[in-house]
Order: sequence, then C-alpha cells, then structure tokens
Amino acid sequence: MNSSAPSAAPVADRPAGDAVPRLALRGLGHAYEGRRVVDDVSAEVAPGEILCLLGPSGCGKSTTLRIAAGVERQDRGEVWLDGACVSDAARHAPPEARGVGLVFQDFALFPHLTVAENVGFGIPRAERSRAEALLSRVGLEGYGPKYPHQLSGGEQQRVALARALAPRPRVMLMDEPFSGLDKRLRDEVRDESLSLLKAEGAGVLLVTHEPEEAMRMADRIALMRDGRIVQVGAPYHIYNHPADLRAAAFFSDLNVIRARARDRQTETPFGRFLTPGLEDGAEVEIVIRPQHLKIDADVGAGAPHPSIANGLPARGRVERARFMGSESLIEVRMEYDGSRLRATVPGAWLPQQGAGLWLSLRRDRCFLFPAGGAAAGHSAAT
Ligand SMILES: Nc1ncnc2c1ncn2[C@@H]1O[C@H](COP(=O)(O)OP(=O)(O)OP(=O)(O)O)[C@@H](O)[C@H]1O
Repeated sequence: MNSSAPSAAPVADRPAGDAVPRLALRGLGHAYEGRRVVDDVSAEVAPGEILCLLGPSGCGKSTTLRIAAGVERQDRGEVWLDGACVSDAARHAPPEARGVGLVFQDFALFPHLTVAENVGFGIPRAERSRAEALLSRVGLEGYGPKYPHQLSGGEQQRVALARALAPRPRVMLMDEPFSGLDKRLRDEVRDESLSLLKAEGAGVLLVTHEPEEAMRMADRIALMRDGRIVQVGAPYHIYNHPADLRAAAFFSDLNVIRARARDRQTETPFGRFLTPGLEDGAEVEIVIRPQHLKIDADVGAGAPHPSIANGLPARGRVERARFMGSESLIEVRMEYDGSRLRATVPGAWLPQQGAGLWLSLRRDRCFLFPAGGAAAGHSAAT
C-alpha cells in the first residue's frame, strides 16, 4: 500500500525500486446527477508499465480515465503526473496542458488533413519521419497521402492510435483502443503499439471490459466494480487469487459447491475443507473453474482412490457433452444432490451422454469464500 494515499481503497503496489510513477490517481471520486460512479479510486502507473482498468459495463472505468485526462473533473481526490499534481480541489490543468496521449472510443481525425498530416500534427518538423514509421507499425504503410474519409472505421482508428503515439507521450490513456479491429489485426496492432510505449518508458492506463484482453496486455490489472477498485495485481495473481466470488466469476465460468462450516471445517461430497475464521453454521462457497475438475470414467470398478491433491471423488452422469475445438465442455448431473457441474477437458475426448463419471476437485485450484462475503483464501483438504 502507498502510505501517502489518503484513501483506504486498494492501491496499486509499485514495482520495487521504481522511480516516481508516471501517473498517480489518489482517492478519486465522481458523481453524475447525485449518483457516485467513481468512488475512492487510487492507482499508480510506473514508467514502462501497462495498467488495465477492467470491469463490467458501467462500473466507472471510462470516467476514471476521463478524469486522468482532465476532460472530466473529479469532486474528490488528486491526479499526479510525473510527481506533479495536475488536479485537486484547488487546481485543474486542462487536457492540452497535461501532455498525455489519448486514445478514446470517440476519436476524431482532422478531416481536411491527410493521414500523414494527422499523425504529424503537433510534433516538431524534424521528427515527421516518425509519422511514416508509426503508420507502418499500425499496418498502414503508404496511407500517408490519403484523407480520413477514404479510410474504413478500423483504419481511421489506427491513424488515431499512430497520432497519439507520435509525440512520445509519457503517459498514454486508452479507452478500448483496439475494439474496432478484427482479431488478427487487433493482436498485431496491440502488440506493436504497446511494445513501443513500453520501450519509450511511457505509463499506460488502458480501459477494457474483456478479461482475456486485459490478461494478455496488462502488467497489472485493476479490477473495478460499482465505481471502486476491488483488486489490483498481476494477471496471474488476480486469476489465481480472486478477492471474492464475483472477481473469480469475471474471468471464467465457475462451479460453486455450497456447504456449512462446523468446527472450522466443512464437509462436502468431495471431502472436507478447512474454514479458518468462520463461525459454526456459516454458509461457505467452494468455487472451482471448469478446467480444474478431475474426471475419471466410471468403468464399474468402484470409486477411484481419494488423494490429498484431489480429495474424494463424487459420482455423476454426463448430461451433455459438447466439442468446442481445443476443448470439450461436459455437463455432469451429480448423484449426491442432482446439481450440475461443468468440466472442460482437452477436445480430443468426448464422453457419451448418460455415461457415468467420477469427478473430483483439484484442491490447489479451489477457492473458498464465505457466502456473500469476502475471501477466506484458498482452502485445504483435511
Ligand atoms: N455524462 C454522463 N452523465 C450521466 N451519467 C453518466 C455520464 N457518463 C457516464 N455516466 C454513467 O456513469 C456510470 C459509469 O460510466 P462509465 O462510462 O465510466 O463506465 P464504464 O465502466 O466505462 O462502462 P463501459 O464499459 O460501458 O464504457 C454509468 O452508469 C454511466 O451511465
């Protein structure tokens, strides 16, 4: 946690030994028509770092970005760029005075300027050759003499991206910058532009609502919900140590097994789990992603042996099995209570409908949460 931040909300931990953050947001708040849409948001972006603001539609990501850019003014908190406060209760530098690069969804090119002139706008004449190099980076080599109206929407979007990159901004603020591009182009343009920004030491704050895209791009992800940052960390950390059930569910389909705590543990058809800190009778949710169930075919030889790694197997029948290319999705009706669990397996295997299976839970991949509350951390078999 950053001790200088006035807020109690999660603050992006800065990588050790790093310099002054390129961008720091401290305790930001904003309300529209009396409704708080940004609530105590704090985050820092280091030089060469990409921080993704990730969250469902309407959670306040774009508003946070617009506050950082200066096009919206917060009613609480501060915006700092390279160690200087550019906006707080007393001052508010306008966007053009902040020297940050902006790639917003509603980008607008100058219609009367060519593509090359658009990209070269606002950079010194001596650096104009950079415009052509950037156009080739975004896959628009040779487009310099064209005018915006001669381009498709996706091409215009890439010109806007090149234009934002041209002045070598120290901070780049991007709102769904690659959303209009088809997949192949998106991967290429995204990797090219982000690696350039990193190489130049820019700090990038990028908004997306797509978890896979965030995991692919981000050094760290700040997960937002209802105007607040609920968790900050490296993609691996956020995926494998979600703060709560909703944070876990944002990244994939989930199986949830409900049980009750007693004597600091809980009994389930898959064996016992520890429930440290939970009162007797508290409802707990054991959560596991479909790819982390272990499946054994029921060949009539009884249950597979229980193990420390996978607990007890429980029996069910295949209700539906679907081949989906690289994997198959199997829905299993469980014998113990008629509930349905979902498992994914490599696509080569597709069991018959009605076939008997034994399912067990990979214990190191289970999360245990008190029902409707905060995380109790990973559970462990007893
Ligand atoms: N100018 C505005 N006036 C009133 N309400 C607004 C305004 N702009 C945004 N809002 C509301 O504020 C909330 C947050 O909006 P914001 O655009 O920041 O969300 P978001 O997380 O970026 O969503 P999305 O992914 O859909 O773009 C939403 O409920 C939105 O309807």
